Amino acid sequence: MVKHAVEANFDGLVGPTHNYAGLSWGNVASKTNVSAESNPREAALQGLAKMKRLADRGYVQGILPPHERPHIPTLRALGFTGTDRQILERAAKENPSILAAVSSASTMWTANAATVSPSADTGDHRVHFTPANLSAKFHRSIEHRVTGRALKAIFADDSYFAHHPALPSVSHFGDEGAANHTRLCGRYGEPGVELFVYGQVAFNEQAPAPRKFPARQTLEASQAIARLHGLKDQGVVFAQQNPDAIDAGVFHNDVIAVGNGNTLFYHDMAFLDEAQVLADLRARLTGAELDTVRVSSAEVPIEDAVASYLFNSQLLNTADGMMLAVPGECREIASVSRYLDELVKSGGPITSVEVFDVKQSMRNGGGPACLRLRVVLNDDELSAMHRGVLLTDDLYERLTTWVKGHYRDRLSQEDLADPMLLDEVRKALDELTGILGLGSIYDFQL
Ligand SMILES: NCCC[C@H](NC(=O)CCC(=O)O)C(=O)O
Repeated sequence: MVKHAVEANFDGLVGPTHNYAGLSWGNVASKTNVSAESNPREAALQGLAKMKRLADRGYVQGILPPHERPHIPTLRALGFTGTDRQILERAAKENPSILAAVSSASTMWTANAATVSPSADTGDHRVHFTPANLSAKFHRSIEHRVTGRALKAIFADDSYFAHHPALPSVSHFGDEGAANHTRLCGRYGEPGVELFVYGQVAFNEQAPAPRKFPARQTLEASQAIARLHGLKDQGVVFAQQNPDAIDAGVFHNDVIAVGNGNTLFYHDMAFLDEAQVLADLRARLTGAELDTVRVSSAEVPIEDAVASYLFNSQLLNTADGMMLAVPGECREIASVSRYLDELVKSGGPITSVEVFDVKQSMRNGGGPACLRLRVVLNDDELSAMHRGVLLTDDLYERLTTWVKGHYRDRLSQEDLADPMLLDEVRKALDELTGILGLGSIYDFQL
């Protein structure tokens, strides 16, 4: 029997050290805005406003907490010694790039937190979670341990939820989580097809690969996750991303495609072999016909797709179709804005478009879709999870008050060495785990 299930979205709450350090080679926005002054308070409030609007529309909206940054244990592991204050001082003097890396608020992009397979797809009928090792970028490679702790605290009941450690943290198994993973299905509670998109084959140097920018996800990583989650061969498709797209700034598949239900919304440059991907999906999708919305390069050139983040949108079910939740930048780029007007008139599956302002995150290359991790949960699983992280009016009020009480409204690279910032962050996060009822998840709390 098919159980009733929903798609819950867990957004990363933006952390108090949100800043522009230019850490992500291959991510155009991150490089363009390097050293600009950030506004962590505004960033967190923009994220919360997005969550609130979606929660008000009836979507199940959860929160994943930010991590402790700057991360002193990482600096200690790299040989910086002394008190926390001395460590910050030494790192700032000897290698400010390392300090910037361990200070990034990059855990806000929870589409990279983990890959999640719903219980309808897995061998043991539990929801499976594998935190992404994010091994392509140092600042992101330090996320997975605490991410794993947070996921275990939220999805604790092991009769419903299974947690795997991140894959080995080497480039061969580079894994960027749900940003390269889309699930297509009939109803959410039915078995679906999990589409894993990879940038490179690690153990075959002859295979096509990008020339300019790094491919962050390997086929071998995607295959390992499918094995760990107990997915059936007929429920999985592996597809290579078009290397030219990666070289044009599409560092994750979710910058060029998004799927929901039976619908795949994608750009003609998304896949190396588009026809094969569609044929594979059609062959494996049961319970629904695949519906595709293909955007051609003539309608939206790839540069405009990257600049606007058109595809880094949330595609959500509504009463009469699907809504595309797009970043504000989509209305600032003529080709994209024109395309969206046509899209809703086209009679296709996407029937409405709504604009969300997440500019602070966008300036680091993170749109609405980057900010959320999708977890399909049936009614039993939804009751079994820790519900203190689900957004209610009350929690929204408490979190906005918390942000306003603890966050700075400007942050530059020099501020990262400020010992006061570290104290502010720890105080704020200690209070946050209390608000969310998560117990101790941070290193400084253990
Ligand atoms: N899914 C969106 C991820 C964006 C993220 N940006 C960053 O880490 C930029 C941080 C900085 O440059 O300060 C990344 O590239 O992984």
